Formats: sequence, structure tokens, C-alpha cells
Amino acid sequence: MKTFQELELEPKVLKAITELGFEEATPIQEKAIPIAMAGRDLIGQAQTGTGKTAAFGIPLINKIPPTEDRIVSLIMAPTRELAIQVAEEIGKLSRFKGLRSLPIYGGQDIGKQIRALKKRPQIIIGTPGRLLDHINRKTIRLDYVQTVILDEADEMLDMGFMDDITSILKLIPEERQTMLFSATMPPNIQKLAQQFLRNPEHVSVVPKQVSAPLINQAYIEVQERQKFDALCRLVDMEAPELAIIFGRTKRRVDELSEALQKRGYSAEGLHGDLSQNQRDTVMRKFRDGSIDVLVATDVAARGLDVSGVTHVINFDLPQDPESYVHRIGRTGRAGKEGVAWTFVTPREIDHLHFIEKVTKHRIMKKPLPSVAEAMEGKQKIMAERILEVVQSDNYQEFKGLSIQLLEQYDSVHLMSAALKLLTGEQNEVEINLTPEDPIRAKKRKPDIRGGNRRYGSSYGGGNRGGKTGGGNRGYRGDGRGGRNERGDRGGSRYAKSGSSNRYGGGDSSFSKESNYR
Ligand SMILES: Nc1ncnc2c1ncn2[C@@H]1O[C@H](COP(=O)(O)OP(=O)(O)OP(=O)(O)O)[C@@H](O)[C@H]1O
Ligand SMILES: [Mg+2]
Repeated sequence: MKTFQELELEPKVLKAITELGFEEATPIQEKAIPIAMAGRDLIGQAQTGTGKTAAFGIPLINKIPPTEDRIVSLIMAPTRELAIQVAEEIGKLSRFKGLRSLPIYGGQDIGKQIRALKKRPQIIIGTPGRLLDHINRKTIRLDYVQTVILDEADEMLDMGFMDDITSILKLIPEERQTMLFSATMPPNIQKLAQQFLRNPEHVSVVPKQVSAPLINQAYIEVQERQKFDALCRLVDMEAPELAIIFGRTKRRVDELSEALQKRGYSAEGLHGDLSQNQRDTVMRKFRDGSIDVLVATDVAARGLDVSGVTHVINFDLPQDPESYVHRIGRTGRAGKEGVAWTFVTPREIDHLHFIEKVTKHRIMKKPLPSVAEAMEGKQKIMAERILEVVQSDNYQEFKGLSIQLLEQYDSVHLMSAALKLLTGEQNEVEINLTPEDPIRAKKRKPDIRGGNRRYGSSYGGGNRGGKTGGGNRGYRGDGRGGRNERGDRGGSRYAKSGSSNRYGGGDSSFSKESNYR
């Protein structure tokens, strides 16, 4: 592997990289950075958590002169959280160069964004809908843009952003560099690339396995109604530092986070119906460790990078293998290890096998943790916390009483009683979650056409359209309509939500958005 010194970067950029603690370039960075620095267009694919942001961020920052005072680069990302996160990483990488970058996303006060734009950022990181708003208001001009980056391009198209992206790209001078990052290469992405990229170099780091190798994957077979108790036991036994628990619907996430709180866990929910402020607050708390558990819909499955996420738990099996890979990819990032657990109801076992087949990875079956294992885990945590306090030496005011008690009682008895009180017995709180329907296995044959997919033989490509299914499940969209829930277009979500197409099979991307994110 190459060090960053070998990549001929400006000293100021190199310094920022060093400060971030990056020692070697990751494989995608090693391949993509020289091509990007040569000014070529590029299509990039690599596993979750392998540094794709810096792969486009570093060459971008390297090329912008600090004296520039126009918008010369535009990065598009599917969600607000991602726009913010990418902006932060770009901010860190450009610290010593003194470049200005700005995230632009729906749900935030547009006036505030307009004021921030007056500071003349060179780099804009935005979600397509809100970007277009600014373009129409002429508060963002794209006339001088020289570099465009599409991050998580397939997800943006799945969310119905095709038209917005196309309109935006048409406004950017043709004389530019375009880089597209995507987990999969379905036909609509290929079409987009054909239309807007010029002789792109394909850079992919496609390993035998789809998911990052450092994620230990297991599943537990449980009945739907046993899931919550199973979750509590699992969390007790595993004692995660930070965990993300994925639920299928927004209602599920609300119910689950509330239930966890009732049982004494420090958990909060994240989904698309929360206000931008609420979403930011939850993410901030999770990043700074003031909550340990983030309960989320697939809105958090893509791209989010929170260091220290030790566990991902799929409380509900994801709809498709791609989503599984992205969800579990929230752990085991940047060379760290992670653990992914998945709950599977008996009727969903076939679907799990389908995921295994597509991801070419065996998911180990594990038994439901026993009450004793859960208890052991809890006690271990409590003991660790007590020892931390002992080390801090900050408990003088309890010493007098302790001495008194120890004169009268046996130390083991006293300590056990104190532990019992501390560990608590929250499990008596009765919890009732609304049951979710099981995910059904896909009735489709493995598709072996074409070799351009990330996931190998049976996945991706032309299958996408087939996922729509019937009824109100409608998980996959057709790429039309259904403006994203992230509120990139002010209140359009609400305007639509009462209308009959909410659950209709036709505009399924919308029902996906409205229920599942
Ligand atoms: N060369 C490097 N050495 C060490 N850490 C790195 C390096 N490059 C990036 N990182 C860190 O790795 C983490 C994951 O990076 P990033 O979010 O860019 O991954 P990604 O490939 O975009 O993942 P996803 O597919 O989930 O979006 C980040 O915290 C980032 O700071
Ligand atoms: Mg990413």
C-alpha cells in the first residue's frame, strides 16, 4: 500500500491527512487519487467504510487554489446527514489550505444558507432537491464549477432524484471533471454515466466478499413477538460501546426507541419524519456518545460514518441484500472490527439465505442469549464502571458510610446488594410492539447477465425494477416522482401524504419513502 507522501500532494493537504491520523492510503484511495489528480473522469466502487470520501475529497482539495472565490466544485449526496458528514470531512481535509465548504440540504432555514453562501465557499455539498431550489433562486450559480462529485449515486436515483440530478448536471459547464461513486451499477447509473461523464476510468475495489471483512456476522432465529426481549438480552450480553439498531418502518423505530428507553437503555430514534433539528440532535448525541444506541430506519444505512460503532443489529431483516450490506457496513470501518446481528423470523429464513447467497458470505446461526448470559454481560459492565470510579478516586463522601456498613456486614454481601441495585431489574416493564409482516423471499432466478455488478452473479443490475412487488410494500421505486422525505422540497412530502398514491403500487418510491425511512 502507498503512503500519502507518495501521492505528490500539496504539503498543506498532506499535513491535514496526517493530523487526521491516516497513515496509508486505502486501496480505493490509492487507485482513485492519481486518476483524479490527472483530471480524468472516474467511476468508483468499493466496500463500505474504506474511505471513499477522502478518495474524492483529497484530490479535490488539492486542486482548488485558496484564492478562488467562486463555487468551483459541487458534491451531491442523497441525505442530509451525509451532506453534513461529507462537509465535515472536507472541512478537516482542507483545514490548512483554508478552503471554504458548505453543506446545503433541505429542512434547514434557506435564509441561513443564503447568508452562508455570501461567504463565498468554493465547495458545496448538497442534496439535489435543495440545491435545485438555490439554483432556481439564483443563490447558487454553477457557471464556474470545474469538479462534480456524485456520492452514493445509486441511492440518489433510488430516491427519485434522477430528474433533479440531470437538471443540475446540465447547468454545469461541460469542461469539467466528474466523479461518480456508487455501490452498484444498475442500468440507470450506467446511462447517467454515459450521458454525463467523459471517457471515465472505472476504479473498483471489488473483493470476493461484498461486505467489509472485519464484520463478524451472525443471526438469531426468533418469533416476531419475542424480538424485543431477545434484543434486550443481546444488548445486555454484548454490551456494545455504540450500536445501531435497524427497524423496518418509522413506526417501528419510534416504538422501539421508546421501549428501549423504558427499559433503561440510552437510545434514540432516527427517521425521516423527524424535523431537521431533531435529526441533528440525535446524530450529535450519538456521535459524542451521550446515547449508546441509535435506532434507525434505512435512512442511516448509507454512508454514515460514526467512529466507535461496535454493533449493528438488524431488528428487522432488511428488504434486500444491498441494504443488508450497507446497514452492517456502519460498523467495521477504517480497519476496525465490528459485529452484526440479525433477527430472522422462521418465515424469513429463505430470505436470509438469499442475502447470504448474494453477498457470498455465510451468516452464522447463534442461539438466543440466555437470561444468565444477559445478566453476566450486565454485571461485567457494572463492574467495569465501578472500577473506573475506583480509579478516578472521586468518591470521598461515601467512605464514611462504607466504613460503618463494613463494620456491621460482610463485604461480599454488601457489594452484591449494591450491584443488584445498580444493575437494576428493568425487565418487568411490559412492552408491546406492533408486529411487522415478515419479509418474503424473492421469487426470482439468479440473474447471470452481464459482469458489471459489484455483487456478483445474482444481484443488482436489471433486477431492480422487479423489487417493487405489489400492494403497499412497494419498497423500490421506479425512479420517478416521490420527492424524497428529507424535505428537500419544503413541504411537498406533506402535500402528498394524504393523497391516494401514498400506498399505491404505482408510485412506489413514494410509499417506500413514507413508510420505510
Ligand atoms: N487512509 C485512511 N486511513 C485511516 N482511516 C481512513 C482513511 N481514509 C478514510 N479513513 C476513515 O475511514 C472512515 C470511513 O470512511 P468513509 O466514510 O469515507 O467510507 P466510505 O467508503 O465512504 O463508506 P460507505 O460506503 O459506508 O459510505 C472515516 O472515518 C474516515 O475518516
Ligand atoms: Mg461514503
